Amino acid sequence: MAISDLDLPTGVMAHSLADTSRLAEALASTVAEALDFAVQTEGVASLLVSGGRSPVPFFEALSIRPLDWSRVKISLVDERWVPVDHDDSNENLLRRHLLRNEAAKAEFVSLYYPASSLEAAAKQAGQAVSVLKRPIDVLVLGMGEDGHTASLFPGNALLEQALDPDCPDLCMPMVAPVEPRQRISMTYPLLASARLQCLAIHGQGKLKALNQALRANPLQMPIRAFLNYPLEIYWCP
Ligand SMILES: O=C(O)[C@H](O)[C@@H](O)[C@H](O)[C@H](O)COP(=O)(O)O
Repeated sequence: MAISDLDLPTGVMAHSLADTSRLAEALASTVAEALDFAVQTEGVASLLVSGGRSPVPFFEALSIRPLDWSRVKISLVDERWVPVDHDDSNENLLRRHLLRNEAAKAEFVSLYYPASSLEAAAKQAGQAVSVLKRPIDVLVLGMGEDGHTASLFPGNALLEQALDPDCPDLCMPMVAPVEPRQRISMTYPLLASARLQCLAIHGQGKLKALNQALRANPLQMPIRAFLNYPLEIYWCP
């Protein structure tokens, strides 16, 4: 299957790249250009990125792009509720691969707070991310083969609330089907406010999942909620 076989909604753009490093470079160029434009025209910019494992080459490519990073605030679409020095921490991943080189000058807004409960930590994260310039300038989503994006997992008790376009919370507590299970996710209205929305996915498995998601509803496959204009999909085998 190729990405051109998908029946994408009008206005959704698809970029098919030959391999992981070309995808990383192409996505880094698009993201850096959009951040630079926001900085030039509005003085500040906001960037939301995904964790997981696949974004590492993209983070490294983006970290060396020259722009006025001191005017950019970066946060995560979701976080695993583990201390920042934990191997599964998305913040840890970002500190090692994105918040360095040129991008070391950016301000990072953490989603991790060691509160008494996941709910209390999500509240603190919601307050913290309210400093981000809105609408968000650039969003980079990932996707799991079950159709989750950020930590919006199918079957979660709070999923319907988190996907509600009128959800008043910027962040919500979520439970993942895999360890670490306790997560904090940004909610749909904050994510979907982004002017530039990108989805970066690798491999046939994710392409098949994306194809399924086009026929599913967002509660079954939450990525469905984002498969609309202005999404740009970056895929490589
Ligand atoms: O914290 C996380 O796990 C993520 O932010 C998550 O939504 C991720 O984007 C997908 O699970 C895909 O992960 P990969 O791109 O590494 O497969």
